[in-house]
Amino acid sequence: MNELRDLLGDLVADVDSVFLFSPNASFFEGFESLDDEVVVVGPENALDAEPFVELPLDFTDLEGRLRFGIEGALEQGIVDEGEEVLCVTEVLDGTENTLVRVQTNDFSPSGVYDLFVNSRAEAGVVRDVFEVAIELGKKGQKGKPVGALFVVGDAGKVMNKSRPLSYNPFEKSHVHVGDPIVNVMLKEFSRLDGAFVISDAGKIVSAYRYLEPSAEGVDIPKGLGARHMAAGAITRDTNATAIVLSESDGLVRAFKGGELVLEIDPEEY
Ligand SMILES: Nc1ncnc2c1ncn2[C@@H]1O[C@H](COP(=O)(O)OP(=O)(O)OP(=O)(O)O)[C@@H](O)[C@H]1O
Ligand SMILES: [Mn+2]
Repeated sequence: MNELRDLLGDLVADVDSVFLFSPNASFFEGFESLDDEVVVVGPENALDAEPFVELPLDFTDLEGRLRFGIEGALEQGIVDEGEEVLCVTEVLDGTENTLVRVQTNDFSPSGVYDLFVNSRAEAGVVRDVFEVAIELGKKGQKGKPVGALFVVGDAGKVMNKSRPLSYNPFEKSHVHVGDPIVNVMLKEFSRLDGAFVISDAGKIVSAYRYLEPSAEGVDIPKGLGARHMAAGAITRDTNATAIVLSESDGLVRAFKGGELVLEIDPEEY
């Protein structure tokens, strides 16, 4: 096996930092005496590690996970562009079974970190809306695929750039996304047309909104229809973030600043 060490040793040699994705305590301990910088990345900082990059979702998709961790570390100034990073993580429900060596500028920033951390809406609210969209994408509504559009944050402005398609079932109610009963309501109402408007703090402001933003300068991938165009455009016209479940391809996409910043397959979560 020493041959393997010779052959693969270069993979781990001379890196600037080591990223441990959700390490367990004993594994993490082994790294504490290391000279290279050790960065812990995970949904929560159970080990009180420093530096730490928080994942807003438990990304099962490897590339999404790595990308988020690295973008987060770049944003926080933990690593610099051009540095060599060794990522230690798991795939296929293993534990610490995967090593990925990357250069931080191998990634053109996707905006995924920015989406959660620098959205006007609270990061937890963005995450909760994502979770509703992912669940809806997995199960559909009564077994049938459904689409849905959630516009999160900057709700006053979003309301000004939209109009009601029907009466608003959330009028005068003070309910928040993340509450299990509210999540059931959101899924029920997703059968109906239009968008949900959600405030920075997660209050459901309205259902059934027809968005009328200016679509000028919005550059979304070809092949996406009116729902996605409206989602992209409203985020260019306001400081909202839009999360869309596509009825036709089943993917969940996020838009911010008029651009597509994240695309995930609910089946992978
Ligand atoms: N401007 C808009 N504001 C709010 N909802 C919209 C808007 N445009 C379209 N929708 C909603 O999106 C639904 C689907 O429209 P369309 O098929 O053109 O979008 P799409 O981007 O192809 O989405 P999907 O992938 O889900 O089919 C419409 O029935 C409507 O409920
Ligand atoms: Mn369509």
